[in-house]
Amino acid sequence: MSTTEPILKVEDLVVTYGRVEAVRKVSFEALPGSLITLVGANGAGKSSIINAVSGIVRPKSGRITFEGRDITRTQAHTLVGEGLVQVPEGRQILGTLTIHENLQLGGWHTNDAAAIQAVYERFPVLAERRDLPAGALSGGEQQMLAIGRALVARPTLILLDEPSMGLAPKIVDEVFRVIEEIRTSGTTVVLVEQNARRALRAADHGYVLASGEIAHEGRAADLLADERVVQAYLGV
Ligand SMILES: Nc1ncnc2c1ncn2[C@@H]1O[C@H](COP(=O)(O)OP(=O)(O)OP(=O)(O)O)[C@@H](O)[C@H]1O
Repeated sequence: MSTTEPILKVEDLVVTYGRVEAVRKVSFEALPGSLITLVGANGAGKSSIINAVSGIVRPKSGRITFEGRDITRTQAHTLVGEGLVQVPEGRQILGTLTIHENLQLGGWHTNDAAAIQAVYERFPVLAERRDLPAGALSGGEQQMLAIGRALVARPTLILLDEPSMGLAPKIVDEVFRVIEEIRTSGTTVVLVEQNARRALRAADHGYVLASGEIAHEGRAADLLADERVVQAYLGV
C-alpha cells in the first residue's frame, strides 16, 4: 500500500525574538492538495510559524521539509522559485505602482506573461484597472491583488496570513471562495486566520494555537464539533 507523503512537514519548530518564545516546538503537516488552517488568538504565534516556513524568519530550532527537501534555512526568494509562496499579512501591495507592475513583481524570477494573464482571467476587476495605481483599489480588491501576485509564481504551496483581516463580511465570502478555488485547482493551502470558524469550515485539517503551542488538532469538522475547542477558542 502506498502512503501519500506530506508536501509540507514542520517538526518541533521553535521561533524566538530575543527572550520572547513565540513558537514552542510546533509540529504539523499538509498533504498535497489539502487546505489546512492554523487558528488562534492574536499573538498565538501563527504569523511566526508561516514566516518561518516561507523563509522570512529564521527558526531557532526544528526542521521544515517541503516536497521532501529540508528548507529550514532556505531563504524566501529561493523558496518562491521552488513553488512555495506567501501572501503576507496586511497584503503589502505597493500602492504607487500599477496593478500590472505589482503582478509583475510576483513573477520577477520567471517573467511569466501567461501566468499574469491567468490572474487577469480569474480576477477581471484587476484586468480592467491594470494601469491604475494599486493604492486606488478597495481593501478586498487589494487582497485579490495580493493573492494574484502570489499566483503569478505558480505556487504548489501557498501560505495565506489573515486574508480576511479588515474586510466586510461579503468580501470575506469572496476571499474564501477564491481560496477554495485555489485548493480545487490542486495547490496546497496553508491558511492562518483569527477568523477561526470560517477558516475551519473551509479547511480539511486544523491546528488551534495558544501561546506558541498547538492546543488542539484534528479534522476541521471535528474541531468545529468539539465543545471544548468551541468554548475555549472560537468564542460564542
Ligand atoms: N518581530 C518581533 N519582535 C518581537 N516579538 C515579536 C515579533 N513578532 C512577533 N512577536 C511576538 O511573538 C508572539 C507571536 O506573534 P505572531 O505575530 O507570530 O502571532 P500571531 O498569532 O500571528 O498574531 P497576529 O494575529 O497578531 O499576527 C507575540 O507575543 C508577538 O508579540
